[in-house]
Parts: sequence; C-alpha cells; structure tokens
Amino acid sequence: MTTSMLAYLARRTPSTGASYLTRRGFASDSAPVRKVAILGAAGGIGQPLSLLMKLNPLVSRLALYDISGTPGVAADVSHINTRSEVLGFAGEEQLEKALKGADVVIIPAGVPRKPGMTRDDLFNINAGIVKSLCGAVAKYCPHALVNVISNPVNSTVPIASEVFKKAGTYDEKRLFGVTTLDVVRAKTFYAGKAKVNVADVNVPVVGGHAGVTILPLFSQATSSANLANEEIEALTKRTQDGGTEVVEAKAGKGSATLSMAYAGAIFADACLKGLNGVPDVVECSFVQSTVTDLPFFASKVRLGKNGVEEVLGLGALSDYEKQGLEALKPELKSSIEKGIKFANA
Ligand SMILES: NC(=O)c1ccc[n+]([C@@H]2O[C@H](COP(=O)([O-])OP(=O)(O)OC[C@H]3O[C@@H](n4cnc5c(N)ncnc54)[C@H](O)[C@@H]3O)[C@@H](O)[C@H]2O)c1
Ligand SMILES: O=C(O)C[C@H](O)C(=O)O
Repeated sequence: MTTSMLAYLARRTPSTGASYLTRRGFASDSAPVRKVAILGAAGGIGQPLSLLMKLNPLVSRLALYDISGTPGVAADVSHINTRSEVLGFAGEEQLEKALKGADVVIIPAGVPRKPGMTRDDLFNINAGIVKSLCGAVAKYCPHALVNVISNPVNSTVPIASEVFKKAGTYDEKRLFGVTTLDVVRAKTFYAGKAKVNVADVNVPVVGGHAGVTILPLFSQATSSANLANEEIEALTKRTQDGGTEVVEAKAGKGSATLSMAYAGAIFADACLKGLNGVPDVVECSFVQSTVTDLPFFASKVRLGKNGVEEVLGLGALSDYEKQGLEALKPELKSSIEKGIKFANA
C-alpha cells in the first residue's frame, strides 16, 4: 500500500467507494481472491495493521487471530466499507480456521522491548511463540507467504525455517523477515537531512534487524545528495537505533507499533502484488540468501507469483558500508545459529 493510496482512501467519501478500485486498475470483481491472516492481531502492531490491511483492496478475506481480544478488533474493523470480509479468531482451537486457505500470514505475535533491553532479550518468550505458530502454518496453510515481524527477527526467521523443514514444507521463497521499518526510517531520516522530498527517496537497508546488523546503504540513496561523511555516519547510527529511540520515548509502554503497522502493510501489499503477477515489485527483506556467506541476510528482493523471485545483490558499497558489512557478520551469524539451535533442541 502506498502513501498516495492511503491519502486517496482518506479523501474519498463512502459514496465514491465503488470507483476507487477501478481507478487504481483493480476492479474488485477482477482482483484475485486473497486471504490474509494476522497472528497477534489484537496487539499494539496487530490492531493498526488489521486496519491497514482492511483498507487494502487486494485482500478479499482478513483473518484476525490472537490468544484473546480478536472478536472485538474484528467486529470493529469489519464495519469499514471496503472489499474484504473480516473474521476474528481467539485461542488455539481457532487457529486452524484462521489459517486455512491463507495466501499471506503476517506474524506480529510476541512481547515487545522495554527500555534497557535488546531485541535478543525477547528471545526466551518469542522464540517459542514463533515456533508454535509456524508449526500451525506448516499444518494448515503450508503454501502461504509468511511475513515474520516478531523479534528478534535475526533468530525468529531461522526458527521458522527449521520448523518448516521438519514439517517437510519449507520453501525458502515463501519465508520473509519484515525489515521494511528500517527502510521507512532510513528514507525519513535521509530526506530530513538531505532536505529532499521524502516521496522521491529510496534507501536499501541490508543485513539484519538489530543494532549494527541494520546496514542502510546511503551511498545508493535516491535522490542523491552530497552529505558529509559525518552526516552519513550519524544517519546510519540513527537508523540502527531507530527502534531504541521509540522504546525509550514510550518509556516502558512498548516499542514501535504505528510505524511498524505501516511498514508491515507496505510489505504485505508487495507480497500480494507479487502473487498477483504485478511486475518489478522489489522490497528489502531478511530471507534465505547467498548474497554473503551467511545463510540469511536482508537485501533487496524481487517478489513474484511464488514469493521470492530473485534475491538481488548488494551493488557497489562505500568503504564505510564495506566496514559495516564486515562488522555486522559475527552478531548476525550468532543470532541465526541461536535460532536454528533452539528450533532443533
Ligand atoms: N520487525 C520489526 O521491525 C518490528 C517492529 C516493531 C515491533 N516488532 C516486534 O513485534 C512484536 C509485537 O510487538 P507489539 O508491540 O505488537 O506487542 P504487543 O504486546 O502489543 O502485541 C503482541 C500480541 O501478540 C499476542 N500473542 C502473544 N502470544 C501469542 C500467540 N501464541 N499467538 C497469537 N498471538 C499471541 C498478544 O496477545 C498480543 O496481542 C514484538 O516482538 C516486537 O519486538 C518488530
Ligand atoms: O526496537 C524494537 O524492539 C522494535 C522493532 O524491532 C523496531 O525496530 O522498532
């Protein structure tokens, strides 16, 4: 979902609702039937993400699952006059119904950070949550594209891959760690510093999703601007610490939820467009990769009818980015190994 689409949706009145899909080239009766399931839909990310996915005309059925609270969220969101039918599911006994037939499963289930914590401090709780939810995905919708938001992403994605391997359903093209928020932040911070229109800015962010493993490639930013080395270093650090900036500002009341919902909706929309055969859909994501010597790595990915169509290379890096790449590898390697070990214990 693009910002212009959100602006358009905000502008339109209910009486013009029938025409907005046609204007975008997706008449509702010709857009394919697509089911999206959100696991953790009653949470801080889950609720605004449910809202944004309800606004997406590519979705025909929206399944909102959580351990509790989803009947209320679903009833609320279901009154919005857009294409999708919304159903709420609460408790494990309803997980099968939530997942059956899903084309895309988005997982923001799990605990968020408090000030002073690293994302890895969430491992003990969230690793088990992701393991069990992915077990259900393997059973009930093994062909779905899975968008993992739950932290630590650098470990939860490898956990998901091991669960799918054990179940005999693993397809590396269908598993994604959602790192879109890093790109969203890099674009915002860069546009602010370079004083360019944020709508024209793109910045690839590679590596992983924690601290120094987040590596924005400002040397490849569009629109280009002549920023000094110190400015690039400060932008890099701010992007790497973006999550902590929000955790500290929220002072114990959680981490990024609204910006994450926006980022998650953009990434899920890209997955749906890819499934629907829209050409040249490219987003950064943490996926199985041969771009470096690490088995998982975030980089630009071309999305298509089967999920990942192509994992794109890193392109030319500045010396500063080359150093950052080498510096992130030990931490990312150990987070990946931690996830794999946990899943096989
Ligand atoms: N990838 C990213 O860029 C990114 C960004 C922000 C937050 N996160 C992560 O997303 C996760 C969720 O954050 P939040 O702020 O929404 O937290 P939250 O506590 O507000 O919501 C989490 C939700 O998950 C639900 N949940 C817990 N166990 C579950 C289970 N077994 N099945 C289904 N639902 C379950 C909870 O009931 C709750 O509603 C955290 O791990 C956070 O670190 C990731
Ligand atoms: O920082 C966090 O813990 C949440 C998330 O990973 C983020 O980047 O905002």
